[in-house]
Amino acid sequence: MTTVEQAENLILARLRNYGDESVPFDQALGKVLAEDIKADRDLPPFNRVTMDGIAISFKAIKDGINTFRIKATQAAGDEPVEIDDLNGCIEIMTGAVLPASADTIIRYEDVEIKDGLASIDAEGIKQGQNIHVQGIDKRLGEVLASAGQLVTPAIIGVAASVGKTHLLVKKMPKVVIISSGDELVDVHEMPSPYQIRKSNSYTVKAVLQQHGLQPNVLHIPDDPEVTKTQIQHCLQNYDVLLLSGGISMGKFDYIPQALDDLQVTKLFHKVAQRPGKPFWFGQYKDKVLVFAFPGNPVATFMCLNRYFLTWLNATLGLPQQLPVYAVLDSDFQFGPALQYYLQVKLYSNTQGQLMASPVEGNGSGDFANLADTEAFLELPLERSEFKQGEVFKVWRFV
Ligand SMILES: Nc1nc2c(c(=O)[nH]1)N[C@H]1C(S)=C(S)[C@@H](COP(=O)(O)OP(=O)(O)OC[C@H]3O[C@@H](n4cnc5c(N)ncnc54)[C@H](O)[C@@H]3O)O[C@H]1N2
Ligand code: MOO
Ligand SMILES: [Mg+2]
Repeated sequence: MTTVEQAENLILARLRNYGDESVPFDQALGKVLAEDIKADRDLPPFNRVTMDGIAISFKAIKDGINTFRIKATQAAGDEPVEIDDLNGCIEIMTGAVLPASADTIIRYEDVEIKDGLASIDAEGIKQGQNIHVQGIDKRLGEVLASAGQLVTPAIIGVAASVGKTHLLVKKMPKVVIISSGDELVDVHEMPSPYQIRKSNSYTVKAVLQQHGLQPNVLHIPDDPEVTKTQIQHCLQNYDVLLLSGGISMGKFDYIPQALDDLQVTKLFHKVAQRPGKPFWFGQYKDKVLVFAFPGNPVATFMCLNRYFLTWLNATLGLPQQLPVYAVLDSDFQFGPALQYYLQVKLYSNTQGQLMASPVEGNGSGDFANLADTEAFLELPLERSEFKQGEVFKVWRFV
């Protein structure tokens, strides 16, 4: 049987480049930058006042002046007002431009204002205080975010600040999610006593949306001809097919045969892991990738996170998530010679260690306990006894 490592290598040997596209900057969250974002002015673009108070020339303090005539009030966004002589000051607000004739800001808390005069205690006042100097953060033309970086909320703000209405980002693959099974009805329907509602496609879609993808969703019944026709259509119209269900040993598990009939090359079927042993992966005409996940919801979810997202990040040129390790907080046993992905909750202890607590459950059909699961702990296949205090690699979800 294919090992987890072999499966991962076969998948990662099939990275793709889908090109670039320009998108409105506020819709770029989760995408990958394909251009640098540069400062269109110095940052800050002018000497920016950082405290509400008065602006003076420090020379006045050196000359022993401690009472100033208020000449004007300058708000943020106003043109700067100059001080004509050392006895003058400007009331000035945070965010305003420092007038060229001033070099020191004294905050209101340290000023007494009466009859148009501002008095201060000169002790402790430093020249240049409370000023965010022009260009100290970044210089005009300096790179603020680089091609290859994941667009985060902070980067969206940075793009806005430099007036980039559109960003060049890497194009995402066109993905279709295909669930299968006659026992499944839609969310708004009432299942018969023999049916259940679909849940996999919604979970898969939500995960993909978190990663900036906009997949289409399709459901196919357990009918070999319809299965073939629908998959054939998807192979012509999408870059990636994410199937769930219909790939095991059941009499109505038609997917592997349909994929074979449609000349999709099987790269592996069955991986030495639990959940997700029946996982099927293949490729059509060196172009379309087919991830067929086992239908049990925990298996679909684990394989999606563990394999598809690893492929997606690599394809987009994002650094793979740094491996995260956690300490198992109680003994655990798992006999079969399969790589076990243990559902865990994470917390940190008072020594600052990341701790993993197993989530009780009833196998990979128990999708309700996914709601309590934050990560999968990767327990090595060659072992069956795992002790409290041992450290293992952890796959956490966003
Ligand atoms: N004789 C064997 N039987 C099974 C084996 C095996 O090795 N030998 N493997 C088991 C394992 S492990 C898994 S996982 C499942 C995988 O089955 P399929 O991929 O064929 O999936 P289905 O049979 O279609 O469904 C399995 C299970 O999951 C539910 N399901 C499917 N799709 C959805 C969905 N979109 N939303 C919610 N739930 C879904 C479905 O109702 C079934 O209960 O096979 C085992 N059997
Ligand atoms: O893949 Mo199955 O998930 O072990 O139930
Ligand atoms: Mg089945």
